[in-house]
Amino acid sequence: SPLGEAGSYCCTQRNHDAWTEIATEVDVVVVGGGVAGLTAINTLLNHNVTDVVLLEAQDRLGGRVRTYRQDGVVVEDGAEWIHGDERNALHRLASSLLELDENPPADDDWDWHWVTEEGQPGRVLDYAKLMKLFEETEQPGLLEPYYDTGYGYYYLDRFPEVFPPSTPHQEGLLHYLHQIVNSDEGTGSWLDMSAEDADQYEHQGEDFQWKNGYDTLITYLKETIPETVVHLSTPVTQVVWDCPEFPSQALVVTQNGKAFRARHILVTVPSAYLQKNHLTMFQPRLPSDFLHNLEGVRLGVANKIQVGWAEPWWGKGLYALDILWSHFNLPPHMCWLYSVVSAFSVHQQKAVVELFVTGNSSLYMEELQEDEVKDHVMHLIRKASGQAVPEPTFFRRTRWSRDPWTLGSYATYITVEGHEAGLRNHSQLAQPIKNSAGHTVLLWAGEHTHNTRYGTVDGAMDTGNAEALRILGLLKPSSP
Ligand SMILES: Cc1cc2nc3c(=O)[nH]c(=O)nc-3n(C[C@H](O)[C@H](O)[C@H](O)COP(=O)(O)OP(=O)(O)OC[C@H]3O[C@@H](n4cnc5c(N)ncnc54)[C@H](O)[C@@H]3O)c2cc1C
Repeated sequence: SPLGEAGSYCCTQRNHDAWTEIATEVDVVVVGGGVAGLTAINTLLNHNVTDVVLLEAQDRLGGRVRTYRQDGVVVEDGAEWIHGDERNALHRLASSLLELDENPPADDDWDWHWVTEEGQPGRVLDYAKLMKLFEETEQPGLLEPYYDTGYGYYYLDRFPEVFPPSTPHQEGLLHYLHQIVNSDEGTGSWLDMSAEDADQYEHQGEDFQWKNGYDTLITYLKETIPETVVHLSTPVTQVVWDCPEFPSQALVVTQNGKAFRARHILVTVPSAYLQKNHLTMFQPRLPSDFLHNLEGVRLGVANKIQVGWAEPWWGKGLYALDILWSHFNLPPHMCWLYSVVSAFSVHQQKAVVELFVTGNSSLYMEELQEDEVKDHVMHLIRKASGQAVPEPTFFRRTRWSRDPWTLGSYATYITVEGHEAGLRNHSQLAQPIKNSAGHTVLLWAGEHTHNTRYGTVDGAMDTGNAEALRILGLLKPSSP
């Protein structure tokens, strides 16, 4: 029985008693200082639950919100857009802080090119039809017949209806569509993601941006948290969540030798981190239902490459290059570039462009030396733009799958296999876990636990708030 296992763990591990003795007692431990964890702590503090700690593995807060600044260049390693208009709570927050860029660029602001990798112009009408097709799945009901399969099958069926075989560059157009779906979802293949999951995502309008970088949000969220609550560079290594010796608490041990006994532990670490580390992190082993659900999701790997110059070589305005691959004849070591289908100006940076790389290509790119990545990207930009583009003065690429505290980027999606095995929505991963004494010790929040806004900052914040409210309910003394 779980009690027996937990009991024997507690009694036989000699160092366990030592940890228990030194452990600081608190009401709540929040594991992970991304936006979910920060929001949870703020909700608890706002409701006067002050006996709380936030344990963050890294020496900074923010997790997948990470703004990089160098010599006047500001780029986002992680989250970049607020995905939604006034309907979106984060949009409203940024607006109320006077930190929202209220006027996203209009179509006319872009110096836009739709070209093959050789620099030949594509047909603008085809591009328009592609975008319409891409957005079609937002309409209710269209994906329903595909619920038991991969999201991409919808597009594979519809594509030949819109682009018959006689269409020039038919293969390249399909490839473009696949890649923009991949960069939207973080998938490596659009067949990997459950169509039902894709359909559950709630669109909330156009994208907006922060005026002065996404980390404005982190500064705002941490402003109200006392310094004593936050423990940076404090990875949690063990959570003993079912121990008969202290039935209404769990023990949390950190790599740097701290220990806490708390009534509730809210775990907000990324899904891929949980998948990799749950066996060593949780004692006893997490319930099999939970693990079954955890197996049904995957965290996508998308990376960014940012290239900058002292002055924009394209002239004035914002630059955008959309690439219609036509020949697929790159040498093998450069094949990862096929997943790149656009380069576009970075928000408020007059001479920096950004490219997205997804899936296996993204993993391959992470393994390359930075100079190789730069050479490959410059080869592509020069050929496709048809210009003698100078060597860049700024170059950066992310490597999210190698980040030990994240092991991926966005979004956590339900796989086709996960759907087949019964996982229908992300909130199944937010089900709190009770110990043998019936006490709710373990709770879950983070991007991966949101049903309709998984993979977003606002979704992650929402889950942090919701779980903090759940904890408040649990902490309330029951009426006599
Ligand atoms: C490249 C990229 C682009 C994105 N673009 C957008 C976008 O444009 N718009 C948008 O809305 N969203 C975007 N996202 C997604 C968004 O960033 C995430 O959904 C959101 O930030 C997740 O927040 P979280 O708190 O759930 O997780 P995280 O931010 O990952 O926070 C989890 C925290 O847990 C910590 N941790 C891990 N293990 C331990 C441990 N053992 N002990 C203690 N702490 C630990 C981590 O260090 C981390 O700080 C993007 C993400 C990436 C990577």
